[in-house]
Amino acid sequence: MSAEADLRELICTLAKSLYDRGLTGGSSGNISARTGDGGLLVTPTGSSFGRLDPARLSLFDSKGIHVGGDKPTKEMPLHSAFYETRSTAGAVVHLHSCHAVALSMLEGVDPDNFLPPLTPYAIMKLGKVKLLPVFLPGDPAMGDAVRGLAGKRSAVMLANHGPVVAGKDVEAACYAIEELEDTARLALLTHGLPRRPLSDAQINDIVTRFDVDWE
Ligand SMILES: O=C(CO)COP(=O)(O)O
Ligand SMILES: [Zn+2]
Repeated sequence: MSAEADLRELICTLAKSLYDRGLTGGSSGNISARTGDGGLLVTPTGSSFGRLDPARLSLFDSKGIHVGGDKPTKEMPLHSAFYETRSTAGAVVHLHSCHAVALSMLEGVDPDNFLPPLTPYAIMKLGKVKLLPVFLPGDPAMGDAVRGLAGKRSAVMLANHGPVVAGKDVEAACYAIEELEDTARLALLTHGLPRRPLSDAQINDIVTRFDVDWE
């Protein structure tokens, strides 16, 4: 199989795994991933992660022209903003994952650091997660908000909507967004309890040792 055919299969396999575990339901969520020649494979608008067809993924060439497959996700401006501002981005994943969305609705969440520092892995894989305001789905202003972060954040949380994470490839982006959802779940499970988060010294240790962008 060609590298592009492999990537098509991988996107659909990972999407189905996310769907089967309830990480995004119905026709919510979208994935994009760079092809070897600088193009982009993107999940079609209105498609369900549970039954994506590898042959129908939207294909863009390296100039950003739609050259094949179904109409792409309406969140293209959001995905494009990550590629434009983060040269290391090889894939972007967006979900409507329940616990992250619930956490985004709570008063008192820090918009600059959406997740409380509960586990080392969340810090290693996500850095600081920026909470963005409420936008209508498909609003190009989301792309402007991501551009405003100047490539400093790999993960953002769209308030009352869902997380968006860029990674070096589609597997890395999926693993990181799963970490975001799991951490939001832990935050909710421990909300209001006498919680013991990681200390500043522990966070600094993780940030230094694993070269995490923690601006
Ligand atoms: O998550 C979604 C909108 O935010 C799904 O939209 P698409 O079906 O256009 O990808
Ligand atoms: Zn969405």
